[in-house]
Amino acid sequence: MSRQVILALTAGEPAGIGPELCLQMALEERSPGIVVVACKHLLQDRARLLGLDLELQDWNPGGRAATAAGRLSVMHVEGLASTDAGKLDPGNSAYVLETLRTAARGCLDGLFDGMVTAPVHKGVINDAGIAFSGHTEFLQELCGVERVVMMLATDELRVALVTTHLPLKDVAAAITPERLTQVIRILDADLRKFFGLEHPRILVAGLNPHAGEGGHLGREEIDVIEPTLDGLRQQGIALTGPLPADTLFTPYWLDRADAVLAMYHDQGLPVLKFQGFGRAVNITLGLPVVRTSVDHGTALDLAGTGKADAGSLKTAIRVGEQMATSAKRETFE
Ligand SMILES: NC(=O)c1ccc[n+]([C@@H]2O[C@H](COP(=O)([O-])OP(=O)(O)OC[C@H]3O[C@@H](n4cnc5c(N)ncnc54)[C@H](O)[C@@H]3O)[C@@H](O)[C@H]2O)c1
Ligand SMILES: N[C@H](C(=O)O)[C@H](O)COP(=O)(O)O
Repeated sequence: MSRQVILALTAGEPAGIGPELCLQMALEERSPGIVVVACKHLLQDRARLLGLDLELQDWNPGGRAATAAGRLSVMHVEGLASTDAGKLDPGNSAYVLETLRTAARGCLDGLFDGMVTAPVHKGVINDAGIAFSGHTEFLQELCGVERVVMMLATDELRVALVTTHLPLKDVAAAITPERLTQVIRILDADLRKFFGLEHPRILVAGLNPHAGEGGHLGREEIDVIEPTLDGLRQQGIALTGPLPADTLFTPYWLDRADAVLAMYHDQGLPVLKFQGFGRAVNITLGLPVVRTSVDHGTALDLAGTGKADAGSLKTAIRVGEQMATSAKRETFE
């Protein structure tokens, strides 16, 4: 019998909706084993607040994780300062990052087959004096890899990003031939590895309006993007572009592609979230571990109300299980 797929699920910002979304996962039977990596007192408090009758079981590393309705396996993490829903506390930030380290190390050590993350609050972590721009960059550093790629996906659309969490004024300088080459190679390789695409077709957006209008509205397309794409095409990667970003997201182009590569966060993600907010997954490609996440933030306004929708977390778990299974298959082939 093949070993159970076990995903670590970090509960994210304690004041946000992450803890209650994790608890919601216990309400139904599920196929992968889920181990919530969080403070168990936080989960108990939130379950009490919402009137959820659940059995939280301490997980034995190496053992099976609960999959039955009504039960949830928990790996306790110490250090939580406060458990108030909706009220950020910088004193919780070190604990939040410890949950991420615990889950990622558990993946690297083979205890977990992948990790799924509930949302963290980037601002409060920085308010605690800890530089943090997102899970993506944090896990890249923790795993010691030079480049990773953020990709958000629904069943109909995949959007990957060349740059992630940086101020808009710094974007153009960050789009170098080296970065673009690394990002496209990772995207192409992981679309093959995890999504069964034999020859992924990637649409690449330009950076400037109208993809630079022949150099009259910016030269990044001519100086950086086109030559880089030409070099990668010669290596067999199926790339179309640079295309004007405003008309790239239309059925004509999307019907001819497996993924879109946007140059920056708010060029690609508003389109993806308009199309599928609440049922999309955020995937970090290029890591030595499987990592998926929700498409939304901490929603402090909803925390503790039980009204948060768990659709995106369910997608993140489903895709995480699928990716972990593909990764295992590749290891044994
Ligand atoms: N994966 C992550 O860790 C992640 C992702 C996005 C944003 N964030 C962080 O979250 C914080 C808050 O960000 P924001 O306010 O821009 O976005 P947000 O997603 O928290 O909230 C935007 C709106 O969507 C609603 N919403 C969000 N999730 C919902 C859900 N599951 N069900 C129903 N409604 C939901 C909120 O109530 C709010 O009205 C920021 O610090 C941001 O960096 C984290
Ligand atoms: N860029 C993501 C989004 O808008 O959904 C979000 O900030 C989460 O990023 P990390 O996975 O790097 O925390």
